[in-house]
Formats: sequence, C-alpha cells, structure tokens
Amino acid sequence: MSQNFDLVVIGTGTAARVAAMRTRAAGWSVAVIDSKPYGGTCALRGCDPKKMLIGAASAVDHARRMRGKGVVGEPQIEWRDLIAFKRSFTDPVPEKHEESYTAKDIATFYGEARFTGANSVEVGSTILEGKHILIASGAKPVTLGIPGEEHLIDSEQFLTLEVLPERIVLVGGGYIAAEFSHIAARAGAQATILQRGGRMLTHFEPELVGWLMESFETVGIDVRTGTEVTGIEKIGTGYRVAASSGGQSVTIEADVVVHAAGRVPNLDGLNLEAAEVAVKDGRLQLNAHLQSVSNPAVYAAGDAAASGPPLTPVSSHDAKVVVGNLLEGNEHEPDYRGVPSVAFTLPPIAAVGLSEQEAHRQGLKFRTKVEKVPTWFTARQAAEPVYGFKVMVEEKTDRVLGAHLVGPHADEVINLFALAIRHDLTATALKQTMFAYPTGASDIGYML
Ligand SMILES: Cc1cc2nc3c(=O)[nH]c(=O)nc-3n(C[C@H](O)[C@H](O)[C@H](O)COP(=O)(O)OP(=O)(O)OC[C@H]3O[C@@H](n4cnc5c(N)ncnc54)[C@H](O)[C@@H]3O)c2cc1C
Ligand SMILES: NC(=O)c1ccc[n+]([C@@H]2O[C@H](COP(=O)([O-])OP(=O)(O)OC[C@H]3O[C@@H](n4cnc5c(N)ncnc54)[C@H](O)[C@@H]3O)[C@@H](O)[C@H]2O)c1
Repeated sequence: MSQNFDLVVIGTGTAARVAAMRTRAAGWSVAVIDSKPYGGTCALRGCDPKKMLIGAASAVDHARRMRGKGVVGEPQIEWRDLIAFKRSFTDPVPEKHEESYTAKDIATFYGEARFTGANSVEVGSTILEGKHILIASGAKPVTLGIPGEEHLIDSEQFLTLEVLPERIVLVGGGYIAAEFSHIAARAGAQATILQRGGRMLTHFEPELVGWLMESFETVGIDVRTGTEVTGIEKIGTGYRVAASSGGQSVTIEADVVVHAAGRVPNLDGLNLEAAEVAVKDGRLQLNAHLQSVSNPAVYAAGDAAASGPPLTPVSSHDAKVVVGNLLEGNEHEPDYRGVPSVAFTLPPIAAVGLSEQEAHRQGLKFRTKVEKVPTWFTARQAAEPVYGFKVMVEEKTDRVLGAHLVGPHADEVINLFALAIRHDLTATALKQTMFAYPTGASDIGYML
C-alpha cells in the first residue's frame, strides 16, 4: 500500500513538529512518523522532565542553604513521588501531540521509517511517497566501543528510574553528567563522574566551571577528571566500572552506570543508501540550506542535521529554515549567532556567543571583564556562594561578543545577553537599560 504526501517527516520531536505544522498551515499534505511515543526527546526524555527533577533538587538545595538563616527543618526528595510528578507532565504528551496532528489533518504513522527510494519511505507494510522528506530523527548516545557497554543506561532510562540507586556512576563529564549528578546528590545518592577530559563542562568557560566545582564538592559529588572509562562488568546486583587515569587502572563499583559521554545524529536503520543520501563520518552531508547534497528531495533539521549545537531552540530554528526553503525555494540558511546554552546544575552555568579563546582565535580586539562575585547581593540573598561572570565586548563596535555566567538566575539572565548578541545591541545600550531591581538582570550593568 502506498500513500502520497507533499512532505514526509521522520520524527515527532521539536524539529519535526515545527516543520509539519508550518507546512500543513501552508496547505501541504503532510505525514509524520515515529518509532517511539510522539513528542521527541525534549518533551519526553530530555529538557522538560530533567527540569522537573531539577526543580525539586533546587527547592531542597535552597532550603538547605538557608538553614540557620531563618529556615528550619530538613527537606528531602521522595524520589518515587518526584518521578510521579514528572510523569504527570510527560505521560499525556504523546496523546496530546497525536490529537493535535489529527486535528490539523496531518497523517500519523508509527514504527521505524526506512528509505526505499529517493522519494519513498517504508513504515511497516506502508510506503509513503513524499515530494520532500525531512529527516528529523534526533540524536542517540554515541557508541563507546568498550566491553560491557550494554550495561550502561542512557538518559532516557535514568529519567524513568522508579527507585533511585544508592551509587551512581556517570560516564562522561558534560551536560548530562553535571545535571544528573546534581539531581542525584540532592536526592541522597552517591554520584561519581568519570570524565575523560581535563575538566568538566568543556562547552563553558574554564574559570566559571572552576568556580562551579565548589558546588559539586559541597554536595559530595566525586568528580574524577582525566579518567577514561574502559569497561563495565556485571558483579552481583551491581557493576564494576574500569577506567584509566594518568596511566593507572582504577575500578569503581556502582548500582547503575549512566551514559553521559556524548550524543551523535541518529541515522540508524534509515537505509539512507536507498535514497542516495550522502553520509560522512556519521553525519548527513547537507548544503547551507539543510538539504542533502546528493538528494534534493531530502532535508534535515535539529540533532539529526548536526548543523548547529544539539539544543532544542536550534532544532526549532532549523525546522523554520527548512520550511522557508520548502515553501519559497532555497532562500534560507540557519543563523546560529547568539544561541544561549545552560547546564542546569545548582547553581546553573550559562553561555552565549563566543568563548574568550574563540574570540582570540578570530583575531578580534576586545575587553574582557571576568570576576567571581559571591559578595554581590544576588548571591548573598540566595545564600549561594557560587556567583561569577565573564563578558567580552568588542573595542571598535561596543558589541557584546560573548557572555558567560554562573550563579543564581544565570539561566534567565543569559537570555538578555542572547538578545543583545543576536540583535547587535551595544554594551552601552545594555548598560542604559533599566532592569527591575532586585533581579538577576539588575547586575548586568556591573558586568560590562
Ligand atoms: C537528557 C537530555 C537533556 C537535555 N536538556 C536540554 C535542555 O535543557 N535544553 C536544550 O535546549 N536541549 C536539551 N537537550 C537537547 C534537546 O533535547 C535536543 O537538542 C532536541 O530535543 C532535539 O530535537 P529534534 O527534533 O532534533 O530530535 P528529537 O526530539 O530527538 O526527535 C527525534 C525523533 O525521531 C524519532 N526517530 C528516530 N529515528 C526514527 C526512525 N527511523 N523512524 C521513526 N522515528 C524515528 C525518535 O524516536 C524521536 O522521537 C537535552 C537532551 C538530553 C538527552
Ligand atoms: N542543558 C542542556 O542544554 C543539555 C542537557 C543535556 C544534554 N544536552 C545535549 O545533549 C548532548 C549530549 O550530552 P552529554 O552530556 O552526553 O555529552 P557532552 O558532549 O556534553 O559531554 C560528553 C563528555 O564525555 C566525555 N567522554 C566521552 N567518552 C568517555 C569515556 N569513555 N570515559 C570518560 N569520559 C568520556 C567527553 O570527554 C565529554 O566531555 C550535549 O552536547 C547537549 O547538547 C543539553
């Protein structure tokens, strides 16, 4: 059985949804396909459920920091109840998404999508013919190629654990390790991070990450940098993780071992050869319009495209670019200037624009203001000892090149710097803006 559409979308995550809804609104016939429940990573297995857990961890952390400062009692996380609270958000998502597609007359298909030709995709026994096909299949944990890899659980499984294990080892030291260890530690688990690199959170500025490490230490997270995991062995009800650190072999026992070692485009099982969609080193070969260089009917967006950083707002942006190109011809290219990023540790760390190293590499002339400011009011009123920033401003143009924050409200204030960078607002304009006081934003003037 074969059905024809103007656009066939592989996936139902952020990128897929934006593309499907917008092309349908323009009158196109559209189909979406997913092998997992509808909604994608962010809503079901990533940002949103993670943020619900961080919310509880943050409440507990704040109350503990305020002990002896007017707040009494020992708040605790009841993990099972917290997971139930998280599910009150995630469980209804697939059905709501399905209903919204059906309401718009977008055809819904369930199962693994597999190309069978340049313009055709198979789902079960159904062939979908598309004038255009969008690959919005997201990302998956990178294969580590170590013995016992099958014992790792991924972020999706971690976020659905009904019982929090006592000893948790996280393989890798990026976003997932940082966020999950902060949640786990506040909930009473012993978290150990085994990070191959010389420091944690390499997407963020070294000084700020250095200041943030104090918060890992305070809650007893065992961070071991320069430590590469080499194998995992099942022992009794738990696991023994083998790693190499400074030429020495080390082992550590755990009840659960979590994959936090990076994610790569998920192109598994798509049978891209059948559509002559070129792939190199695990990445789709796309032109500047997010179109396959070898099959003009095929576009990609979001984590699958790996054109910009693998973040939700980027998936949405990519999809809008692709829709523009589908509806108006190849007129649009992604613009990743000023994409803010936050690791939701407690406190959060955030970045937008260039790193100081990248600004130097580009030969730009700029001034940098970098300071640890635990005595500022914002930090003191929150009883939070970690607060600091680094901001770079170009000498000639007065443009903000990059802003980096750690501490209370960093996750919100970074968006104001994102606005400035994306719309070429000058540092002077930011300084002249009146921000409500006392808020995180009211510190911006002193950071410039
Ligand atoms: C734990 C975690 C926390 C995160 N937190 C944040 C955050 O706080 N902020 C942020 O900006 N980003 C965060 N991210 C990243 C963010 O979730 C992703 O960048 C974003 O969700 C990608 O959206 P997408 O539409 O490209 O792909 P996805 O949402 O991953 O959608 C891809 C869909 O395609 C389906 N699919 C794949 N292959 C096939 C196939 N062959 N056939 C049918 N269906 C298929 C999948 O089942 C999936 O539903 C987080 C990621 C993780 C893992
Ligand atoms: N808040 C957010 O925006 C957020 C949260 C979670 C995930 N994400 C997205 O998901 C992606 C994946 O997250 P992640 O934390 O898995 O990856 P990451 O790229 O942030 O960090 C992975 C780390 O694992 C280390 N590593 C790799 N192999 C190792 C090994 N064998 N032993 C020890 N360390 C090893 C690497 O050195 C690297 O520093 C991120 O790039 C991010 O874009 C975003």
